[in-house]
Amino acid sequence: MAPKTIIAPSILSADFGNLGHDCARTIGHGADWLHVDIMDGHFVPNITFGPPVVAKIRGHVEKPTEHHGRGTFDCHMMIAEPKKWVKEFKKAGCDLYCFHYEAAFSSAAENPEDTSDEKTNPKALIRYIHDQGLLAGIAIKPDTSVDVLWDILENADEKELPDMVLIMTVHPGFGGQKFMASELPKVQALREKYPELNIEVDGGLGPGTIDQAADAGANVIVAGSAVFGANDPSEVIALLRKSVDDRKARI
Ligand SMILES: O=C(CO)[C@H](O)[C@H](O)COP(=O)(O)O
Repeated sequence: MAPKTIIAPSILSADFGNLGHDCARTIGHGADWLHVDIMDGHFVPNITFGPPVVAKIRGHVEKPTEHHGRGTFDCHMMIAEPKKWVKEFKKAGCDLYCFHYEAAFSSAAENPEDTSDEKTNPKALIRYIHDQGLLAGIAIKPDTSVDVLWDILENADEKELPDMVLIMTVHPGFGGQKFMASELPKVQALREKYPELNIEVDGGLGPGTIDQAADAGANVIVAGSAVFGANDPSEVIALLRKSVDDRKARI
């Protein structure tokens, strides 16, 4: 069965002075999840916010009653040492912890006293995230080949299997960038092999680009500036959803 369509506005484009209310309003406009961009100024050249801010937003948005349900906090961890922050973000109200493959592999140099397997082995990190009671996602940047994901998806036991894969369609760090259609063959390849996998796309998505992403097979759509910058966010959310639903109906 094709996975459900999920629209996840990126709160990077929300009003940071009014974040809680802006997030609650976006769920009211029909969004399924909130895509929460965590940047450390190290893995990416930008800084956003950490667990205390996520906890404050959580106070404005009801916790989902089911896995992947409305109000899921989809935390996109653009940070150099993903293992270190799992427990803190769980406490803050994160539901899905999506780390970057590139960070998991390069984090050996960070915090050398931690020699645990899950610090540098993506599969062990997914298991660790699941053990903390969170959904787990794995993201790849535009410069990373989709081939790195096959081993993770193919030879994993239940605890090591990600709940979602995120294909970045911009270089991570900033909202409002141009959509990179060059990344869509990765989505296509994943969808062909895994009809039920949650495949998220992030960066430059909006009314002008959604059909390409939907045709490639993405079902979790992140859109920041297109939603938060719209006069009528509910109209944009509905349009994004319709594009993905229409594509599912065609296959
Ligand atoms: O992860 C991100 C940047 O690193 C953002 O989620 C993404 O770019 C969304 O913004 P927009 O829809 O405006 O492109």
